[in-house]
Amino acid sequence: MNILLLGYGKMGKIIGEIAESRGHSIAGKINIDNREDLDKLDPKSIDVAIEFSQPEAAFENISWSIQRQIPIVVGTTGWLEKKAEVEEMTLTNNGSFFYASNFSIGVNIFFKVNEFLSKLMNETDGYQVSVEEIHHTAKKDAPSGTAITLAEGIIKNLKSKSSWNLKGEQESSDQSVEITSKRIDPAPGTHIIKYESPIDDIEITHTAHSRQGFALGAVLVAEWIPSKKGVLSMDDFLSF
Ligand SMILES: NC(=O)c1ccc[n+]([C@@H]2O[C@H](COP(=O)([O-])OP(=O)(O)OC[C@H]3O[C@@H](n4cnc5c(N)ncnc54)[C@H](O)[C@@H]3O)[C@@H](O)[C@H]2O)c1
Ligand SMILES: O=C(O)C1=N[C@H](C(=O)O)CCC1
Repeated sequence: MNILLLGYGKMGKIIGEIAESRGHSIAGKINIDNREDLDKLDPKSIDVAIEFSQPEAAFENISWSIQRQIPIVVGTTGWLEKKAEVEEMTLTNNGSFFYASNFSIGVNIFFKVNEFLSKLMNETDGYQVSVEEIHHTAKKDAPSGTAITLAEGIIKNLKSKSSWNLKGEQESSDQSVEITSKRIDPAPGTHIIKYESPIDDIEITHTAHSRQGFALGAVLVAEWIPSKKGVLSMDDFLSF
C-alpha cells in the first residue's frame, strides 16, 4: 500500500518504519512546515492516510483526506469537539474514517477489563473511583484521549457516575469520575483505574513501555481499512 503520513513527529516516524518493514511505501511525510507538499501529491495514488499530528491540525488534515476519498486512520487526540462534524462529512462523501484514542491492542484489552470491572462495582457501595494518566512532558492535551475513553467506559457501566472532570481544572462532584493528569518524562503512557475504600483498594494499570504498540496498531488498521466505508472504530476492527 501507498501510505500518506499526516504528522511526522514521534509517532509518524515509528509508524513509517513499521509500515516500510511490512512492505508498504510512504506517499508523503507531512509536518507543520511542509504542508504545501500535499498539493503536489496525486490523491489517486494514495491508499490510506495515517494522521498523528496535533489537536489544532487534525480537523483540517482529516477533511483534506475525506474530501479526496482517501481512507483515514486518526490517532491524534484533543480535537474531539469536531468529531461529530467529521462523522457527518464522512457519510456525505461516502468516505472511510477511523479514530481510536489508543491503537495499542493491550490498551484495548484494558478498556474491556475497565468496563467489566465498572459493571461489577455496581454490586457494592463505599468505593470511590478515579482515573490517573501519566505521559511525557511534550504532550499537548490533557487529559489523554485514553483517559477520556476509560472514564466514558466507567460512566457507561457504573450507575453512580454520569460525567468526568479533570482534577485542578474542572469542579468535581459525586457523580463525576475524576481524572488526574501527570506529566513526567519519558512516560509513553500509563493509565491507572482505582476504586478506593476505607477497607481496601482495587487498582488496574496499563503501562506502555514504548510507542511501538500504538504505531503497530495504527498500521494494522491502515492495512484493514481500504475495503471499508463509514465511521469506524476499534470495535469494528477487533473481534473481542
Ligand atoms: N491514538 C494513539 O494510539 C496515540 C498514540 C500516541 C500518540 N497519540 C497522539 O498522536 C498525536 C501525535 O503524537 P506525537 O507524539 O507524534 O507528537 P509530536 O509532537 O512528536 O508530532 C506531531 C507532529 O505533527 C506535526 N504537525 C503539526 N501541525 C501539522 C499539520 N497541520 N499537518 C501535518 N502535521 C502537523 C508537527 O510538525 C509534529 O511533527 C498526539 O495528539 C498524541 O496524543 C495517539
Ligand atoms: O503520547 C501521547 O500523546 C499519547 N497519546 C494518546 C492519548 O492521549 O491517550 C495515547 C497514548 C500516548
